[in-house]
Amino acid sequence: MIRFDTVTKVYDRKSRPALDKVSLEIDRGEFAFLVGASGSGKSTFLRLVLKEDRASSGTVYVAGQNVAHISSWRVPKLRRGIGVVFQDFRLLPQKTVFANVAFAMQVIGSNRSVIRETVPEVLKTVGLQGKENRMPHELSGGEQQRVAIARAVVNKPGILLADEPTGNLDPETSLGIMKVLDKINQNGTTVVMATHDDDIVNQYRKRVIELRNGVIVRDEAKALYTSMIPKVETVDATEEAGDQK
Ligand SMILES: Nc1ncnc2c1ncn2[C@@H]1O[C@H](COP(=O)(O)OP(=O)(O)OP(=O)(O)O)[C@@H](O)[C@H]1O
Repeated sequence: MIRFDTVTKVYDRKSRPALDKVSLEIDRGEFAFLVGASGSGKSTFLRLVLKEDRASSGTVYVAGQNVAHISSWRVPKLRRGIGVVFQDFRLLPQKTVFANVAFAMQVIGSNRSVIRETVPEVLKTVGLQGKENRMPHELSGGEQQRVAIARAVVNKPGILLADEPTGNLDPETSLGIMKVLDKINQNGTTVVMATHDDDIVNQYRKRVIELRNGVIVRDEAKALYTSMIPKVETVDATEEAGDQK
């Protein structure tokens, strides 16, 4: 579903690459956590999947397509197949819950009867039935994030990218959001979630891809937030990353 083949991203030639020869594959239907310290390259990875930025070298494939070969007028179609959720929700403040979700369908030209039928279904999936007419400011942070998730998945994308979706929420609310993301994944959507939330990663034991200075230093199934593999103290981070590849 997502494949990176020796992908390097350099923003500024004077500093080290944000991603450095990253190769990985995330299959259809998988759930992967992307972890790593601030600045390790997680958001850059997600931006390259969305073709919001270009790889400096290497190839990014999404749903079998080399994104470099997608012309600018076809980029909206690529993005329609990818839902995105952010840490700060990004709802439209003047629109109701229903209208926020419906808007995502209106922009792709869905007809009114389909929208009227689909929006309540997706709001039910995220646990917001009965809150259709609330405004975003009348919701808790966790509820606002549920609206953002509903909006991200209402057009049934094959991929959902979540960039620290629980970053602004308390542990219990975060767990509720993770349950929703897990349910969406079980319905068949491939989910990639960049996170610093060690409790959630440790509780769910899914694939963990760890970035350090733009290099994948760990890619483990059913893993914990922190590697169980002991570090060799005398080796520096860059060499160690090379050794593990
Ligand atoms: N638009 C940009 N221009 C220049 N450098 C950038 C840009 N975006 C990111 N970088 C740099 O690329 C590196 C990776 O950043 P990135 O945002 O991908 O990290 P991250 O793992 O998502 O961090 P965080 O957890 O803080 O969101 C950092 O060194 C950052 O300063």
